[in-house]
Amino acid sequence: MSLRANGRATVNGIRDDMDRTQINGRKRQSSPLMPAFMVSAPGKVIVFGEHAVVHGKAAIAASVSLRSYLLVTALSKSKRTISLRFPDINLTHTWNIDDLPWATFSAPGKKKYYYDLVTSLDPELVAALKPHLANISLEEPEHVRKVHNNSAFAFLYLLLSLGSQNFPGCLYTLRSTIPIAGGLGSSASISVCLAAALLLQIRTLSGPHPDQPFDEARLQVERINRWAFVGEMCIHGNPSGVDNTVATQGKAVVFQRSDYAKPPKVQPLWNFPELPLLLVDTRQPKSTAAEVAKVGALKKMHPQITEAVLDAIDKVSEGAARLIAKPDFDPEELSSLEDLGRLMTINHGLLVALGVSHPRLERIRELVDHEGIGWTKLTGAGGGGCAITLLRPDVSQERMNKLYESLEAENYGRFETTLGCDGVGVLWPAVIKNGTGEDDVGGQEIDQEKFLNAEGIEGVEELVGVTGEYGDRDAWKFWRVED
Ligand SMILES: Nc1ncnc2c1ncn2[C@@H]1O[C@H](COP(=O)(O)OP(=O)(O)OP(=O)(O)O)[C@@H](O)[C@H]1O
Ligand SMILES: C[C@@](O)(CCO)CC(=O)[O-]
Repeated sequence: MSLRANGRATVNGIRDDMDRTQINGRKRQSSPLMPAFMVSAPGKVIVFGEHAVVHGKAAIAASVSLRSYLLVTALSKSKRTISLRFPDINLTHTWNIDDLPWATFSAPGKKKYYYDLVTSLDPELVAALKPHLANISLEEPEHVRKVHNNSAFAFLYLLLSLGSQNFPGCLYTLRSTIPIAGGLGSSASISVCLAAALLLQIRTLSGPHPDQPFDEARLQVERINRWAFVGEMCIHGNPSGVDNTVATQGKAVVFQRSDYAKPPKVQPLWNFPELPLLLVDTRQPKSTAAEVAKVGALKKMHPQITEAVLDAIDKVSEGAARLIAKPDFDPEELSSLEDLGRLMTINHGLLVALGVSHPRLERIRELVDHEGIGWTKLTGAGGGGCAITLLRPDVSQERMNKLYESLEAENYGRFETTLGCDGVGVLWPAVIKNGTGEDDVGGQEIDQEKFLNAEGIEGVEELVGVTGEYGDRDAWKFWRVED
């Protein structure tokens, strides 16, 4: 395949550019302007084990088909600015590259490399960024500024850790189809996009490309994941890393991080069953940081009781992993679903005991239970956000419609989404080929204006979605980590 964008030929997506890159520490002598490119990462659903996973227990999470998309556009060499355009949260901000605290980030003992494992934020580096975050969105109310600050903080920490003062001027434009603060991993998804984009820009990733060995693909995904975790630490304080892991790797995983100084144990579930799930949004935003802190406070107050609840959640997650791995587990059979559903009900009850439910989540349970439709648990941090319902196979359309009507009447949202989707992907250069007449010549170049003007979630998906009206969009490439 050969596309042309900004006058440069590419073969197999980004491979032609990247193959000439030295990735073992040596960089190219001169770097011509990069073409505009995009990265994308999915959101996630935690099927079992949220909160317990922060305290070293196992969790099962699956990626969803809702995604974030980040467009990176290089500016001409004379423009020494970096701009964020994050319209979902109404954030626009520009920094002068030469004003940023590069020296602090590259001081002896502080400098980090693209292959490092960073497990905590450095307070001195955080302090050095403060003045550069202080004047963002001054005209906005405090709660909006907090959201803007979190996203900008994640971006700056990654940029200064991975980049250097000769970083090129760039525009970063981000749009997401994942509800923000809804428990579906919006922060992890944007952290993965930011980490992947910056690692690509400093030319430390040589893929994805179709004939890449699995081990090489895994190493690259692991590097993106490590830096996405740093973004997550900036946004929500004390993440377990499950969200960024599943958003990077895609599909589904059993995840456990017993020792925060070491990488987590991640068991991919390549054959995660196609569970009949309904995803309901309370439309009650929550703060992951606050919900995680709540459980931390409970553990301090009642260490033994809380540990016992977390242990019980661990057992539930282990039981669920064993159950879905059984050869006779059939997601279309009532008996299999009953077994899994029972575990979901127990998991939810234990989350209620930890104090992270919300009356609007309990109301979803009531409505679902009343119609005898399935088994419900909150997903993600709780305190609002979303719930998942595992549907019984024998429910009539009439009862489903009744539930939908009640949910609508009480201002709940519903998501049609698939579980177990691709992880982080790259569109290099930012050219979409749809196979229509206009595109036969070489595809449609995506620029900032087109991307910003795409209307709503449908518009974004139609313009740049990894799957389009014509099926999968071949121009999007994914690291293939699956044996
Ligand atoms: N589309 C977006 N554009 C810019 N920033 C975003 C976007 N989506 C998420 N964020 C950042 O992530 C924060 C939300 O993260 P938070 O962890 O609270 O929720 P979540 O990731 O959606 O839920 P959970 O962690 O429970 O899965 C926002 O306050 C914002 O800083
Ligand atoms: C609540 C939590 O367990 C899941 C949030 O999606 C937090 C985390 O794992 O980082």
